[in-house]
Amino acid sequence: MPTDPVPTHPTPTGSVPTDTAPTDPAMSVGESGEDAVLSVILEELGDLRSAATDLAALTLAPGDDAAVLELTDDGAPARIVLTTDTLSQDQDFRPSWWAQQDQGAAMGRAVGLKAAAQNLSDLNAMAATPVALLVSLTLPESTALDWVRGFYRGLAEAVRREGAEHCRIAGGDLGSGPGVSVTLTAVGRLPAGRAPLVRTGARPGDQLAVSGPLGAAGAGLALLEAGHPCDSAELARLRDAQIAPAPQLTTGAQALAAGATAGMDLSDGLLRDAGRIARASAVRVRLDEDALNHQAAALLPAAAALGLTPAEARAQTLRWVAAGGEDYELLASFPAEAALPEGFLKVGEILEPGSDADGAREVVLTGAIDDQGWDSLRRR
Ligand SMILES: Nc1ncnc2c1ncn2[C@@H]1O[C@H](COP(=O)(O)OP(=O)(O)OP(=O)(O)O)[C@@H](O)[C@H]1O
Ligand SMILES: Cc1ncc(C[n+]2csc(CCOP(=O)(O)O)c2C)c(N)n1
Ligand SMILES: [Mg+2]
Repeated sequence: MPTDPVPTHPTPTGSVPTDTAPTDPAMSVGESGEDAVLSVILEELGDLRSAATDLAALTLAPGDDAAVLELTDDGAPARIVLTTDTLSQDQDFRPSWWAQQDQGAAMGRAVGLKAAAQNLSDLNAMAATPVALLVSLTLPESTALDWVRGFYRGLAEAVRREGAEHCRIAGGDLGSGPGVSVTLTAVGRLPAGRAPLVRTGARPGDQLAVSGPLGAAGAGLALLEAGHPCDSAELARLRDAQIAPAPQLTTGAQALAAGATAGMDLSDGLLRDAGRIARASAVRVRLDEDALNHQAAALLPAAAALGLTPAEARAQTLRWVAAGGEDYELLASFPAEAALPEGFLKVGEILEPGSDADGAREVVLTGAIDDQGWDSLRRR
């Protein structure tokens, strides 16, 4: 008999984007963007993403940071949490960000840390505990063995961090290709009795908060792309947030314990990802511009290093905070009266759908910002 007293989470379709798939068959993925491509995929999957079999049931289907798979058993059913993420050369990192002599072990370590961060962060966003990683490596034949050594040292470093100590490397696959591409699959587990943290539960009146300051990875990306040497501790911190992120991996469980109603990790930028919580929860989000500007001020040294004028710097630092992406902080909603977990920063509130002059906009931010966040597929 199942011993889990907590209902295992929303209906399988609960967090699937509501956009309808584009109907023009000639449209490319670059023209339609990530959300539309995902709609096509989910429509095509039909009940393959939800229907239970005798052996297993997806109690949380594609649409959230990870899926929850319940394995049917004579005893208590076990729930595992599954997610996968790819890093590709020139899309997610560039060899030229490292000096020639660092393109072996040092670059390998950073890519390992980032690949682990992406995936472990998605498990954290479900409040799941990482237990295993599978590692698929596509490598150009010229890749130095030292790169591979460095990569596995990066992975090892990541799984020794607080929150990931139970994670083992379960295997993988090797292949050859024109550029480095790394795909990790991460498996987590949910403790008996713990419901996952999902995107669907935000309610009007909730506070919206992040687990730490945003924008460092975006600022780091701008410094790297400008070829800046990052020759101060502050600039090196921003660069490292981009090339070798080290997300906190206990914030999902902390958020749940504090009463979080919804949560996800921030990979594509606050504006875009807040829109995903809004859509999944059928609410809207108001972001607090003062709170975001306060976070943006911490990034002014990067703007100065890039030679921006004070006005440009104000706009650019806000763009890094609101739309930079790759921060891997947790974005979560909490009841208005809840005390936020230590280190969390309030960034806004949840609104009724369509309840004010801003009409149907999912994410409301006073003061325009000309960047909506990251889309991996849309042509730039
Ligand atoms: N090729 C695919 N086939 C089926 N489902 C997919 C596919 N790509 C993404 N999904 C599902 O769509 C949802 C959103 O995917 P996405 O990669 O944007 O995850 P995310 O958590 O929003 O982003 P990140 O992994 O960067 O944190 C996830 O539930 C994912 O499993
Ligand atoms: C060379 C280079 N160009 C751009 C970026 C920025 N970038 C890449 S993926 C991503 C969002 C998360 O992606 P996903 O949803 O796939 O996890 C962002 C902001 C980078 N890191 N390197
Ligand atoms: Mg995610």
